[in-house]
Amino acid sequence: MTYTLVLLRHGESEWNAKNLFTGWVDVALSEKGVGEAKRGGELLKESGILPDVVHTSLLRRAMNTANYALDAADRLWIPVKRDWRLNERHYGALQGKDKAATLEQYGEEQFKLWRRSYDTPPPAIEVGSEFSQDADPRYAGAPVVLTECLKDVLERALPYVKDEVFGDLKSGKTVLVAAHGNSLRAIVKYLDEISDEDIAGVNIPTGIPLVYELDEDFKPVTKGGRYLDPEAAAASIQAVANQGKK
Ligand SMILES: O=C(O)[C@@H](CO)OP(=O)(O)O
Repeated sequence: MTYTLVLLRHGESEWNAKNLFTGWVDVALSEKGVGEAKRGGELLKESGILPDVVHTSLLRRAMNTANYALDAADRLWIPVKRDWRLNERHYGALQGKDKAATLEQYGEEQFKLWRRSYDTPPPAIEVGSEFSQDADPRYAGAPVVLTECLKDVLERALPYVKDEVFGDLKSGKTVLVAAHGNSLRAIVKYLDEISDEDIAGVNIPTGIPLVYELDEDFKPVTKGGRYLDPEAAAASIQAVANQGKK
């Protein structure tokens, strides 16, 4: 008896296309991203992996990706649960900044540290500034977040995954989690027991379902799970890794 968990990073967003640090800024999917989301749903349908419930962040790129994918899989009717704890990593003062310009200004080492280290957060964003979410009503009741490293993301996402996602899996449901590059990196780090060092080299492609079969202890039967389109996943992973480079 195994549980089926599907992780889906949103399709390309308008700010992915522009190469800007995004974090909690609530940008839309690009046209390409909508296509990726629909293709993700077709892949689910073709492989017969049909979610019974979907969990998303509070950001429209993830919510819309889930909707496009589920529509394509003819599962738009399933229950939806949304929580800020599945949000992208808050990118602090880097939100809204160009990745290539940041790399040039601060150099490769600092850029990599901010982007992929496990426990070094970027500088905090200024309260009340253009790309801060400190007064956004959707986060009322949640702690005010001004920056996060991946460790922070893991610490807020994991309790949600253990309670809500594993809870749904336990009741026999196939679960889809539609989220973000870095919140999914945190989940994958936990599932695959990836070290703090090695997680720096892990990137998640946009719009390609990653399927994990989990045993009764919620350990992956196959480490790393499997992408439903491995070739496209490999190409997209490389593209994500290269962001910032000209
Ligand atoms: O900008 C962001 O919020 C993330 C995801 O798009 O970027 P990165 O892959 O550089 O962490």
